[in-house]
Amino acid sequence: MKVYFCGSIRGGRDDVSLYRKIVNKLQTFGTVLTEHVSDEQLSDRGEASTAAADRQIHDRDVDWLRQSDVVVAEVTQPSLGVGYELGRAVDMKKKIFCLFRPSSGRSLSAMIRGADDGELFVVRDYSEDEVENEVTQSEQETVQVTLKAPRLGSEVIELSESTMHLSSGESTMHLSSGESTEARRTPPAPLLTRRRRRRQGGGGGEEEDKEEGGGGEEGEDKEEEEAKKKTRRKEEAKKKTRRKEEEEEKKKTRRKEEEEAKKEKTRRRRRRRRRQGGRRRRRRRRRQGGGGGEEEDKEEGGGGEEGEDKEEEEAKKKTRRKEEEEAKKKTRRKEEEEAKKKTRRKEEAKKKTRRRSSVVFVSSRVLKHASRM
Ligand SMILES: O=c1[nH]c(=O)n([C@H]2C[C@H](O)[C@@H](COP(=O)(O)O)O2)cc1CO
Repeated sequence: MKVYFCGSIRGGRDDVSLYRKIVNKLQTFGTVLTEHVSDEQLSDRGEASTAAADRQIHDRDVDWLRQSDVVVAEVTQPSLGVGYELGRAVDMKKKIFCLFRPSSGRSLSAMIRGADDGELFVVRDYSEDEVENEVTQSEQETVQVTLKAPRLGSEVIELSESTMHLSSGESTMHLSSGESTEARRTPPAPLLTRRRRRRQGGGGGEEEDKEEGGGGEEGEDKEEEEAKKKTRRKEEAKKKTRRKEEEEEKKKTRRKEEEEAKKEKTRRRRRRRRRQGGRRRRRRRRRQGGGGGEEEDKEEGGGGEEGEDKEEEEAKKKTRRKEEEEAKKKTRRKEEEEAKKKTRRKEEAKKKTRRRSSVVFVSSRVLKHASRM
């Protein structure tokens, strides 16, 4: 079975992924001559750009068209080339099946929709989901999805020997019933579905096992193991990150505690130094002039931080008291000196007055004596 698939190239490559799916499907029925149309690497420049190359493309494609048993065209993306191919295919009296997606918002050319005769030329409106479903269902249950093409004509185009066929009698076009190439690429789901079918009593047996690549249940077990390993790895990775975070937090708290301890140590050292300085001073004083005696010894013997603080306070009080006493003494001395000075001044003043009165007395005596003479 040779299938000629038409899809837009220079008209735009927006639907290329969809072409891929359709071609994958068609390849399960036979040979797709124009597989390159669904090549996602092929850009809207086409296979070549020179005029000579274009001629070669044209001639090759027309030749393939002649060879083909059926023409399937995805006609949603407008394309001059696809239009031309369909026109030539009509002329060659080929079986043509056109697929159009109304969800695209486009309106299919009247020259295509209007060509639908229900026999050789069939236009089918479809949604992308149908192709998707086709793929996913084939992956899950390998169930056929039929794209109904009513009034397909009397000639039956066999696309394969199984249930898949373009059928006129049933007015249906079965695009799939076996697994797609896409499904083959992703083995896990089909493997499961085949097994399920086997359990349910579906045939296939040895053939299916061969298709699976001889893996069967072993393959399935391996997959399950792989999945379990993956989840284990993920969980382990999560645990590791959690552990790291916890360790980081612990380190932070440790660092803080250590810093606090260091600060506390430095505070204690300073206190000790202050105390030691105070003791030395006291001892010096004692040596110099005695005193302090028992009290100071008691202070020195006081233990603990509270004791230390009290000692400091006591020492401060003492120094204050001493300073006050000193100040008082000074003021007293000054006052006494002042008082002494005052008394001295008074006494001097008295002496002076005494001297004057005696002079006056003496002078009056002299005057008296003189008057007598
Ligand atoms: O490089 C090419 N190769 C090729 O096979 N074709 C054929 C196949 C496509 O179904 C159709 C696309 O036409 P167009 O490029 O006008 O969209 O023409 C078209 C081109 C480029 O026009």
